[in-house]
Order: sequence, then C-alpha cells, then structure tokens
Amino acid sequence: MSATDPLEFDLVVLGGGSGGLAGAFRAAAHGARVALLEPAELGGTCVNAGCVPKKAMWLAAQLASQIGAAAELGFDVPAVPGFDWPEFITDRQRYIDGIHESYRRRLDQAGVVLMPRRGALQGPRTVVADDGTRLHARHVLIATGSHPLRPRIPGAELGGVSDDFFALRRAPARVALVGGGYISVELAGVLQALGSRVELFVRGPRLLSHADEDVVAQLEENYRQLGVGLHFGYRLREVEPGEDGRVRLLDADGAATEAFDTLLYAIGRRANSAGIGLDRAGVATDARGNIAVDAFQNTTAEGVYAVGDVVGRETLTPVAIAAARRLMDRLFGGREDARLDYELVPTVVFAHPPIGGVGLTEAQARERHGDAVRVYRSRFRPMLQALVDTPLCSLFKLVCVGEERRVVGIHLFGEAADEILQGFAVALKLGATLADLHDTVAIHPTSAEELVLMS
Ligand SMILES: Cc1cc2nc3c(=O)[nH]c(=O)nc-3n(C[C@H](O)[C@H](O)[C@H](O)COP(=O)(O)OP(=O)(O)OC[C@H]3O[C@@H](n4cnc5c(N)ncnc54)[C@H](O)[C@@H]3O)c2cc1C
Ligand SMILES: NC(=O)c1ccc[n+]([C@@H]2O[C@H](COP(=O)([O-])OP(=O)(O)OC[C@H]3O[C@@H](n4cnc5c(N)ncnc54)[C@H](O)[C@@H]3O)[C@@H](O)[C@H]2O)c1
Repeated sequence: MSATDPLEFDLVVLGGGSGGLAGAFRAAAHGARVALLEPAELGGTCVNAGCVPKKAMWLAAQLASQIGAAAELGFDVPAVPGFDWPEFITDRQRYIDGIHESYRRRLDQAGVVLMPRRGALQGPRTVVADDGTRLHARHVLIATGSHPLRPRIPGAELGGVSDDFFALRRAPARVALVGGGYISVELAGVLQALGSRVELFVRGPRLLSHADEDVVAQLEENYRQLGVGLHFGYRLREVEPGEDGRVRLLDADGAATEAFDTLLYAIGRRANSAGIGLDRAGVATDARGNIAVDAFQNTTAEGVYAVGDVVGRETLTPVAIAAARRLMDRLFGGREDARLDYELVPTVVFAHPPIGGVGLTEAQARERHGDAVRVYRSRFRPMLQALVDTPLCSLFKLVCVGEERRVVGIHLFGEAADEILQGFAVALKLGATLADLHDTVAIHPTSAEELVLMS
C-alpha cells in the first residue's frame, strides 16, 4: 500500500448520531470492518440537543407540577417550589457525559474505528476526512442529521433555537416561542411548569398540524388554563431590540408585543446535506435538500445510503435507528429484503401532559374510508387532577373502520400517554378491532383502561 492509498473498510459512516451509531454497531455485529466519522460529541442531536436533554427538562417540569399538587393535598411543601436551574443542568450533563462514555466503550469493544473528524464524499465509495485522511469502502452510510431553521426577517438574530434553550444557564422569566410544532409545544410545557411566562406565536390555525384535531383542541384548552398564551394566524415580520437585552415581536401590521427576555424559534429543521460532496458522488437531493432515497435507503449513487433526519422522513430517533439496522442487516446480514416500514410509526409529543398518536387521525381516516369510519372518545379528569380539583382533562380517542371496527388510529392526550401508547401501537399493527380491546379486561384505576372500555 502506498502512502496515498486510502484506508480500506467495509463500511464508512458519516455522523455519530442516532442513525450513524446504530448502523455502525449493527454492521460490526455482522463482522464488517467499520469506520465512523463524527466531529462533535457522540450521540448527535438526540443525546446532546434533543430527546435526552429535553426529556430531562420534562421530568423536572413533571416534578414541579407534582410538588404543586402535593402542596394542595396536605404535604408540607411549597406550592411553587424553588428550582436551582444550574444545579439541574449539571446533573443533566453528568447523565449525558455517561452516555458519551458508554458509546465510546461500546464502539471500542465492537472494533469500530472512531475518527473525530468531519467527512465528505470524494467519489461514490471514497470519503475524505477534514484532516486529509482518505477512506475507501464497499458501502458508505450518510447519517449527518439536520439543523434548526431561523426565519429570514429583520432582527432574527435576536432570537435563539432549541440548541440555545439547552444552553440556558438560568430560568428565563418571559419567553416567546415561534412555531406550533413538536419543539414549541414541548418547550412551552416545560418552561411554564418551571415558572416562566410563555407565549406561543403560531403561523397556522392550531398547534401540531400532524396530530388529531380533537386531542390538539384539548391540549390547547389545557395550555390556556395553565396560563400559556396562544396566538394563532400570527405573521412574524420583524424582531426589534428592547431594553435590558429584551426583544419585541412585530406582526405583519407592525403591531408590537410586550417585551420578552427570551425568544426561541422552533420552525422546523433542514437536512445537513450541504458541503459533504454529494455532487461528486452523484447523490441527488430533493428541493428541500433532503437526500433522495428509495424504500431500501439507497441513494442515487451505488454503494451510498442515507438514513435519519438527512432524508427528512419521520425525523425521529427510533426511525433513524430502525432504518440503519435494517439496512445493515441487508448489506451484511444476508436479509436481502430488510427495510423499514415507515407506516404506523407511533409518535409522542412531550407536552404537559404528553400527546401521542399512531395510525390515521380522524380527518385522514374520513378522507380514506369515508362513511365507514367510527370514532370513539373518552374525555375524563385523571384522578390526581380530580383530587387537586383542577379542570385539566385528558382525551383518548380511537378511530375505527368498517363493520368489524378495525382500529386504524389511536390518539391520546393525558398523563402517561407516552408510556401507554407503545403497547397499543403493537395491537394496532397486529390489526386489533374494537371487540379485541373490549375482550381485554381493564386495569383499574388507570387512565389506560379507558382504551378498552370505550364504546
Ligand atoms: C429539541 C429536539 C427534541 C427532540 N426530541 C425527540 C424525541 O423526544 N423523540 C424522538 O424520537 N426524536 C426527537 N428529536 C428528533 C431526533 O433528535 C432526531 O430525529 C435524531 O437525532 C436524528 O438522528 P440522525 O442520526 O439522523 O441525526 P443526528 O442525531 O443529528 O446525528 C447527526 C450527526 O452527524 C454529524 N455530522 C454532521 N455532518 C457531518 C459530516 N460531514 N461528517 C461527519 N459527521 C457529521 C453531526 O455532528 C451529528 O452528530 C428531537 C429533536 C430536537 C431538535
Ligand atoms: N417528541 C418528539 O418525538 C420530537 C420532539 C421534538 C422534535 N422532534 C422532531 O424534530 C422536528 C423539528 O421540530 P420543530 O418543532 O422545529 O418542527 P415541526 O415541523 O414540528 O414544527 C414547525 C412549526 O413551525 C411552523 N413554521 C414553519 N416555518 C415557519 C415560519 N417561517 N414562521 C413561523 N412558523 C413557521 C410550522 O407551521 C410548524 O408549526 C419535528 O418535526 C420532529 O420530527 C420530535
């Protein structure tokens, strides 16, 4: 081998986030020689600026709400507990550092060569790292993720994105969130429960356009009761600086809001597909910059594959992981038809309380199945809310189709919806009918029992 020959591998992976790590581990388990390039912390968005720190903040917010409830119910604790934000961030970071360490150890044990470098394609099966190292492989996996968008308006730089939320070192007092999707709804719930005053500025007519209308209406009602300000049909034209580093939002008519000490945009994300040599390798992207893949995660270049946020489809951690594992089973594990079925992916938005869904919303079902659709709803006050005597309600909903009432959609808003949904998603995937749910004896007293008692 000459000094200029590239290093040889079976698989080179660009990106050590959810998809890249899962692909590297699975390929190595099949005996492949794997190199993984990751210039930042292992774990990508999910571990460092997504699911994990978000869930930690959500847990803190849950505790704050429960301490408030405890105070109402005779416990000797303050109704509004003090919260040492910096101390919690230290604990959160210690937990995340443990994940980094565990990934490093596991990569080492699996024999994966980890290069702390940014990589780019030089040709279809050749990758060059930013220190000039060249790598050649039979297969290249692109799992470079995505980045948060900012609006293109005057003063946009006065606001931050979700990454900036995770970098906050103290609790903000008044927060404006722009956007009505996953991140806006989640951060609003967390911040409100931890004592901030929060307002959401939403371009569309409702929150969470992907979710079922009824459960979203209940979420909006609860958020209003908790004091979260909701502004729909809001056109943000400009952000202007105010006193003491605060900012004001200006709408399309030039009307200004009150001053906020923190402004965060959550208006979607864009694939990290620029600057990684896609043209040189013949890898095509769509109009939004997502890497184009077929049902088997093949890009337009032979031997080059893509998974996760960079393909822009169901941009969730378990989807990136599942797609990568199936791909590696196909490339190295002899399972020629292994591929991810992107249908019936269960999703949860960690609102307060969480909102989860799998399958068709009522609107989607009516569009597809017309009059054959039957809908069952249960709106109830969970026992803790009833004990504390708050008006906050849960809403569970089943969407069924046909004479046999096959369940095609399950939509939950309420305590523990995040934990309840997983098992019911299995039932839906197996083709459960309403009668199957009725045949299952309820677990009492729980919220989950509503799903087998609905009629
Ligand atoms: C605030 C927030 C909360 C979220 N919460 C959830 C949740 O609760 N549940 C859920 O399922 N999903 C959640 N998500 C989505 C989830 O984080 C992503 O879908 C997931 O991380 C995508 O995985 P990935 O492997 O495609 O990309 P990433 O995890 O982002 O990994 C991509 C990696 O590639 C690296 N990289 C980029 N360019 C290069 C290059 N040229 N060479 C080498 N490496 C490169 C990056 O440094 C990064 O580490 C959340 C996202 C956000 C922003
Ligand atoms: N619990 C979870 O699984 C979870 C949590 C957070 C994020 N995520 C993933 O991350 C992705 C990104 O989250 P997100 O909340 O940024 O995106 P999103 O797509 O969920 O929501 C974006 C929102 O911004 C609005 N919007 C878009 N452009 C706008 C503009 N120029 N001005 C004002 N509003 C605008 C949209 O109408 C929408 O309401 C999600 O789609 C999801 O896949 C998942």
